[in-house]
Formats: sequence, C-alpha cells, structure tokens
Amino acid sequence: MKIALLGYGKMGQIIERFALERGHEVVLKISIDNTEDLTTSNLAKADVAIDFSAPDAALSNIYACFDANVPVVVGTTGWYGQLQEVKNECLSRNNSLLYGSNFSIGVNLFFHINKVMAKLMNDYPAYEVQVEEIHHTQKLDSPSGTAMTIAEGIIEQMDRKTEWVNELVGTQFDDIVKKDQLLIESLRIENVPGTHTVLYSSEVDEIELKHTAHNRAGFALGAVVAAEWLQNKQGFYNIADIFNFK
Ligand SMILES: NC(=O)C1=CN([C@@H]2O[C@H](COP(=O)(O)OP(=O)(O)OC[C@H]3O[C@@H](n4cnc5c(N)ncnc54)[C@H](OP(=O)(O)O)[C@@H]3O)[C@@H](O)[C@H]2O)C=CC1
Ligand SMILES: O=C(O)C1=N[C@H](C(=O)O)C[C@H](O)C1
Repeated sequence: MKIALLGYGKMGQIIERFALERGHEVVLKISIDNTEDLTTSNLAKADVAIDFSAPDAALSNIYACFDANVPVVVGTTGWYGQLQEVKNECLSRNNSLLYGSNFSIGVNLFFHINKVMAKLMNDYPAYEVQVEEIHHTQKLDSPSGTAMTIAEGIIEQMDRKTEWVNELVGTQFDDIVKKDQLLIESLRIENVPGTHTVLYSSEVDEIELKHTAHNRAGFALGAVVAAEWLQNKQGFYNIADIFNFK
C-alpha cells in the first residue's frame, strides 16, 4: 500500500516505522515546511493518506484528500466541531474517511468498558462522575479527543448528565459545574503520552477506570491497521467500526 503522511511530527514518524515494518511504502510526507507539496497530483500517487497534523490543518488536509479521491484516516483531534459538515461532504462526494480520537486497542476497549460502567451507574445517583485527562505540554487542543469520546459515552448512558464542560488546569475557570454537567479536567505535564481517568465517587467510596499510554506505539500501529482496513472501502467511518466488542 502506498501511504501519504499528512503531518510528520511525533506521530507521523512512528506511523512511518510501523508502515514500513508492515510492508507499505511512504510516498509523501507533509509537515509545515513543505505544505506546497500537498497537491492533488502528489496525493493521487497514494492509496491512502494518514493525517496526524494539527487541529487547524486537519480540515484542509481532509478536503485535499477528497479532491484527490484518496481515502483518508484522520487521527488529528480538535476539529470535531466540523464533523457533521465533513461527513456530509464525504458522503455526497463518495469519498472515504475514517477518524478516531484514539487508535490504540487499549483505549478502544476502555471506551467500551466506560459505557458499560456508565450504564450500571445510571441507577446509582449517589455517585458523582468526572473525567480527567493528562497530556504533554505541546498538546494544542483541550479537552483531548479521547476525553471527549469518553464523556460522550457517559452522557449517552447516564440520564443525569446532559453535556460536558472542560477545565484546563492552570487557566481561568469561572464556571460552576451544574449537576447535569460532566466535568473534564485537563492537565498538561511534560512528556505524558496520554492518561485518561473516569472517577466515580460517593460519600463512602470511589471507583476509578484508568488508561495510561506508556508511549505512542499503540496509537501509531492502530492508525496503520485502520488505513489497511479503509483502503478499499467507501464511506464515513469511526475507529469503533473496526472493533466489534460485545
Ligand atoms: N487519534 C489518535 O490516536 C492520536 C491523535 N493524536 C493527534 O494527532 C495530532 C498530531 O499529533 P503529534 O504528532 O503528537 O503532533 P506534532 O506536533 O508532533 O506533529 C504535527 C505534525 O503536523 C505538522 N503540521 C502542522 N501544521 C500543519 C499543516 N498546516 N499542514 C501539514 N502539516 C502540518 C507539523 O509540522 P512541523 O513538524 O513542521 O511543525 C508536524 O509535522 C494531534 O491533533 C494529536 O492530538 C495524537 C496521538 C494519537
Ligand atoms: O495529542 C496527543 O498526544 C494525543 N491526542 C489524542 C487525543 O486528543 O485524545 C490521543 C492521545 O491521547 C494522544
């Protein structure tokens, strides 16, 4: 498979390593220094593109892939406000896109367990719930995409929560979190690849669900596997479409 890497930073470089190990070829690498190489004709040389760039670059990269009719796997977070618009465009133009806030198997299992737990906790209002995410200090978006997926999983299952609010610790946060709101607390600490915790606490005890990424390898391998899966498909997909947890 010929792969175009849109974004060649921390993730792009590890993805390249896994892609080569799995017998693929990287035919295009785009970073901020060579965005002029992101042309339709260069993209069209690839069987699939993998975007791990930046929140403000994702949308134009996606549309460049649509123009070149190249399936695109999007790992970049921080653009989900435009998700519906991108979905409509993808489907109306018969393109292919798969996105995911987190491509690691561990986190996708965690997403599933999180929903099961929230469904159980729906019957136990004595427990208050909160989400915490910790990432490295270069991260541009907050909350993390993974924390948003976790929060949406809880809200889907739990009648007493209707929306999430985010506090980036160390910045001004004047909101009073209402009973029906789910707090996502974001912390930024040097060199942390990604830690997500769901905390249920009552007056008598606490239950914590926690996922800690030791490094970025799980995200990167998952992105290559997703690209292999998407290669000959048409449509708009999420990473959850690859897994079939019962
Ligand atoms: N879904 C998942 O499983 C995961 C998602 N992510 C997400 O992936 C994204 C990238 O993460 P990471 O690799 O750590 O970030 P980095 O900052 O290390 O790398 C980003 C890359 O994108 C490039 N870039 C920036 N702007 C543009 C642009 N306009 N066009 C093309 N390339 C551009 C940067 O170029 P330059 O090097 O020149 O600055 C760099 O090569 C983030 O949104 C992050 O949240 C991260 C890990 C896992
Ligand atoms: O920026 C990162 O590093 C990560 N971003 C993703 C997110 O926003 O959830 C996934 C992972 O946690 C690492």
